[in-house]
Amino acid sequence: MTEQKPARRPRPSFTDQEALSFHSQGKPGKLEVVPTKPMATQRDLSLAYSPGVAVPVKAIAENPATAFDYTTRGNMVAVISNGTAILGLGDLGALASKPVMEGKAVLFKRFADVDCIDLEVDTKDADQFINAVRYLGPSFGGINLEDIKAPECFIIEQRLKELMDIPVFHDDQHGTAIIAAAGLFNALKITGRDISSTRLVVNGAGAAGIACVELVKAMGFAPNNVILCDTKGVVYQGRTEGMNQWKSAHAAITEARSLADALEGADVIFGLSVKGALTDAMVRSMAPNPIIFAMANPDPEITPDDAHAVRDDVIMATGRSDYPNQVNNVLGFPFIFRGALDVQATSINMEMKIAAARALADLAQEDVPDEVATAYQGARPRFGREYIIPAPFDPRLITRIPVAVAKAAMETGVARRPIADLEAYRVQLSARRDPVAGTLAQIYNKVRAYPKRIVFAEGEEEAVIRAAASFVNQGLGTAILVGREDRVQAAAAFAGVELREGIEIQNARLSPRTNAYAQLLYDRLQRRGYLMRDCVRLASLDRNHFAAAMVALGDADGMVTGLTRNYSIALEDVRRVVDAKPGHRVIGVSIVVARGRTVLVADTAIHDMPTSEELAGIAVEAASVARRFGYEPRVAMLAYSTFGHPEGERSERVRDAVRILDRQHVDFEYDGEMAADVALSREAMALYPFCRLSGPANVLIMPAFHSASISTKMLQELGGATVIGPILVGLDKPIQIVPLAAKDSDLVNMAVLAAFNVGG
Ligand SMILES: NC(=O)C1=CN([C@@H]2O[C@H](COP(=O)(O)OP(=O)(O)OC[C@H]3O[C@@H](n4cnc5c(N)ncnc54)[C@H](OP(=O)(O)O)[C@@H]3O)[C@@H](O)[C@H]2O)C=CC1
Ligand SMILES: CC(=O)C(=O)O
Ligand SMILES: [Mg+2]
Repeated sequence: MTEQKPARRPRPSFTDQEALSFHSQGKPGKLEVVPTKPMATQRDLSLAYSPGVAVPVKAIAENPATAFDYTTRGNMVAVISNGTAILGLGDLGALASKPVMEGKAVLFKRFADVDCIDLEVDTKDADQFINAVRYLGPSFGGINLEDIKAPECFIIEQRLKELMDIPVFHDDQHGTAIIAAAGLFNALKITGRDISSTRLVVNGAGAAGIACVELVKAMGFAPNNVILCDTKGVVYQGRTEGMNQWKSAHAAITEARSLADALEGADVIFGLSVKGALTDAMVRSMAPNPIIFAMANPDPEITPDDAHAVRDDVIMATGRSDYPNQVNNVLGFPFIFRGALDVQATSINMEMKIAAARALADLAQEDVPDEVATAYQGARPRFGREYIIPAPFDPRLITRIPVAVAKAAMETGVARRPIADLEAYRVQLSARRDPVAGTLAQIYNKVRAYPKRIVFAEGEEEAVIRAAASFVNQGLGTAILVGREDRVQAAAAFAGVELREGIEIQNARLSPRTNAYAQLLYDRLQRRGYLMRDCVRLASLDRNHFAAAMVALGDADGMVTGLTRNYSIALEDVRRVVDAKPGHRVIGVSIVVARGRTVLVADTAIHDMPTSEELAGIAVEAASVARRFGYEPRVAMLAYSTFGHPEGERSERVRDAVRILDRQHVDFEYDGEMAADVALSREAMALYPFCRLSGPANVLIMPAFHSASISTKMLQELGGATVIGPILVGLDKPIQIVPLAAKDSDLVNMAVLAAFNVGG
């Protein structure tokens, strides 16, 4: 396989069309409500609603604290906006802010398992907004105000804090300040600066700018060393134009009047204003080793490329994920609220904010252990100029920040339910991580660091073309579309996709390599009844044979197909060209993610009625895939029976498979036969104290293909599980086959898994 040079700064990107499709595909928007209790029987309904519901009603009326026990309140946050300062896009109104607020709600869930809904309040009037929110306290454990412009945001937050007994936290203010302060501390350390003598300029005297100034002063910056600027220039003592009381509180005694004046010789600039506000000349005029945090979203005050072009001693951070040092409040809000909710805090105070900032700063200074190294774009980051702040996908964030926040809440007396054992709390927190999302993100990052050439066999299909464009736009490598040029171009035009650099078209009929591919096929198939002319036909007319031959002969690193042809037929095509890896068995593994748990299920693709030997082989392959995904395998050999009861022929085969694994002395945990509930439930497993699994299984080996296929499809359709796969494992070349109804995002996932060679 060709190993290309690692890309230094991968830039995942996307087209406007991709962004719109992402939001409109399936159910429009990004979240839905899922019940946590069964609603199946009359009894369930009687308990969930009238009359049973009256019992917790009375309990809460008697003791309001029990609302945390009987309702969603304790884990529920509202993200509330009026859309007056949406990112750096300005006042576009409450409705237009909804995609951002929904996005924030799902990030709460994704990163810290906080349930969250978005509320868009359609008023610019501070009093009306306050009145709309102040009565919502009973519904939520916390309120995250978002994208509300200054100065109204200060009035709104202050007043709601006074009126409500739960944390009210304007994230653009404090979230930004916490992350920026953490990054700043580390940048000061790297450049050997003393906090008390460092000169900071903050451009943007709005929500984020003012909060940053307040936090850094609370953490030790000298008030005279901090200059605030806005659209009118420096906020100096005596200025009258465009002022308000929050700016006045930080008005500096200075001769500087413009941002350019203020930046001369300054050590640090925080940009919290708009795209392009910093010029080359300003950057040039700063002190040696200047620290530039250009945090305007979606486009920074100056790009890192431009700043580095001006001088090479800059330490640079932006709000974007496609450059090093992302100062984005997603590093904070999920984890800060997690800690605050877990102690039922009445507020998020300055001590909790400082604790979060320090925990973040400390984390970046630590060595990155192996299990998290891959989260960092394939290269292990080391504390320094390009790594002053952890990345949002760092799996350590969930165990560090909430603990620091909860501890500070307890120390400052705002915790209604203190946590006695913080170490046990830390362990509980790690279970809240969605492991497969993190794992997939890591795989994407790895592939980005070593981009690959992936051939998409069905290159004339619109979904495939969209997937190929997305693959290229995300910096994952080169996409080769197999098809007739005019058809591919017409389908691309119809799909609104630009066939940009990085997408190649290969017409099997015209390719100069088709003869080599035909010869490969002939060498392999001549004793299976194929004449040379059959092989020429296969290579030049059949996209799967052509694409698989490209991979077999090293013209591509991996292949994806399956959208237009049944799985088993596509697999037959591929198997004419590629064998199993020597000593391996080809199987299908599906990743099932449901209710925060991830299990691998096998064999979901190949063996119809596996023999005992085949079942044992499937277990070995699946366990190695689990390790490749970063899990220590606990393999359950499933049947309808558990440890011999009830007896039956199929269960006997599974028992034999366990004996075979015993004889092979494999290096992973396995046991069986057992029923699925015993494999997955700690309580059910406890009935069999001799069971050799140390905990619930994370790899399920199904007794036959039908049970594997039926159960994963039922989980997907009835259980709301996310199922990725089947992923083909054990082939000598990385080739993946998607199901017939696959979407473009499934194709991209499979292309990435092929590029990562997950089955190798
Ligand atoms: N990276 C991150 O995590 C975050 C980034 N941000 C970014 O910070 C920026 C500000 O957000 P927020 O504070 O919520 O917005 P606000 O509307 O509350 O404040 C905007 C501030 O920027 C000032 N400003 C606008 N244009 C300029 C300019 N050309 N030069 C100097 N100052 C200017 C305004 O000045 P005036 O007072 O004179 O009108 C105002 O003080 C946005 O780009 C936002 O995306 C915000 C939160 C988090
Ligand atoms: C990130 C964010 O909250 C903002 O740019 O407004
Ligand atoms: Mg915001």
